[in-house]
Amino acid sequence: MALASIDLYAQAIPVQDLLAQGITSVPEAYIQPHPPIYGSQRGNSTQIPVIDLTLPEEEITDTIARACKDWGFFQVISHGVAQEIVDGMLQAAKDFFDLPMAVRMKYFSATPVPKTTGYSVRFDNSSVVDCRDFLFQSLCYPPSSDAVKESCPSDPPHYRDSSARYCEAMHDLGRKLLRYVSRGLGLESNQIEQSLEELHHSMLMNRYLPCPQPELVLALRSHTDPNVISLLVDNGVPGLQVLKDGAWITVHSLPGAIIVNMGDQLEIMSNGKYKSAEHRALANSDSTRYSIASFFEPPPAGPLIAPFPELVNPQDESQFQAVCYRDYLAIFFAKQASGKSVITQVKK
Ligand SMILES: O=C(O)CCC(=O)C(=O)O
Ligand SMILES: [Fe+2]
Repeated sequence: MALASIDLYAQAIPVQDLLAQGITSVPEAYIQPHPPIYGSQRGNSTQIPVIDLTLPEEEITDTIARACKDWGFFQVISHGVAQEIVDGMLQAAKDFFDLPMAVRMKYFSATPVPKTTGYSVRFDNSSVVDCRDFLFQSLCYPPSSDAVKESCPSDPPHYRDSSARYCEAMHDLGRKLLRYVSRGLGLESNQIEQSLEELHHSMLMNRYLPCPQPELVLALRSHTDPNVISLLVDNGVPGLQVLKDGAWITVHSLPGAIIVNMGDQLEIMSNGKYKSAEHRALANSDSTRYSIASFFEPPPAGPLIAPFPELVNPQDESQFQAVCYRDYLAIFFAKQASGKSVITQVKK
């Protein structure tokens, strides 16, 4: 039975508490029309590439370029972000989700466009709800600015400090990776960042509670990220899957590694040389999974994003229409994004 979207909000919020109390079957609103364990699955031997950021720069540039072409996903090690900073952010996220529902609901946000800071269970009106709740921080950089401070919830009290330290470190890493990606495309190191005019940075904390019937639901449905690149950490509980050559690969990241994936804006800017990879998260019945995604993106009202002229030539004609990020996000949130459905809207 199709439920009105407002009912889904009303249902899904208390269901998060029911999950926390250990219900034995999932409500209908979460049940996927097709079992999520579909398509071929590869064993654990196939893994996203691992890139050591202490290797010589040329080697890093080449390995990242290959990973971007082959996977759209990779993981970085020896990345310079202290584990203590990552653990502090994961703890702050956990402490937020452990707050009583009434406190979390002080931060409830039902309108993702334009992206607003807030707590919710869903980001659009899709007819099936993902089995997660999330806290979105719309502005992360520079952490000392009033706008960023206002973007942080004031509960738990240590959230703001943990977020400031984490976002500072992830911002440096995100910029560094963009320089490698830029060079790998044959562009100047700073060309991607310069073309954005200002590098916007937001963050999404996901909580996936144990689910009594994980085979019927998705923790997070298949999508591509709309932004330029994303950096992801989790609490070590597996769940993330990447679609590669038609098969879902479960990501087993190395301890302390940070996962990196290409978003739709990079696919557009690279004129399709790099693809934004489809990914999703599976639920499980045993352990709570937390993940934190840092999104690097154009400023919403920023420049038009289009393929770099250097990457367009008679053999590689421009594949995409120029688009402003705010308009792109409007499509993302309106279209019940799934798989690669959003980027196809701006294909020529
Ligand atoms: O939880 C995960 O591993 C994936 C999260 C994700 O894809 C997202 O927040 O966009
Ligand atoms: Fe994602």
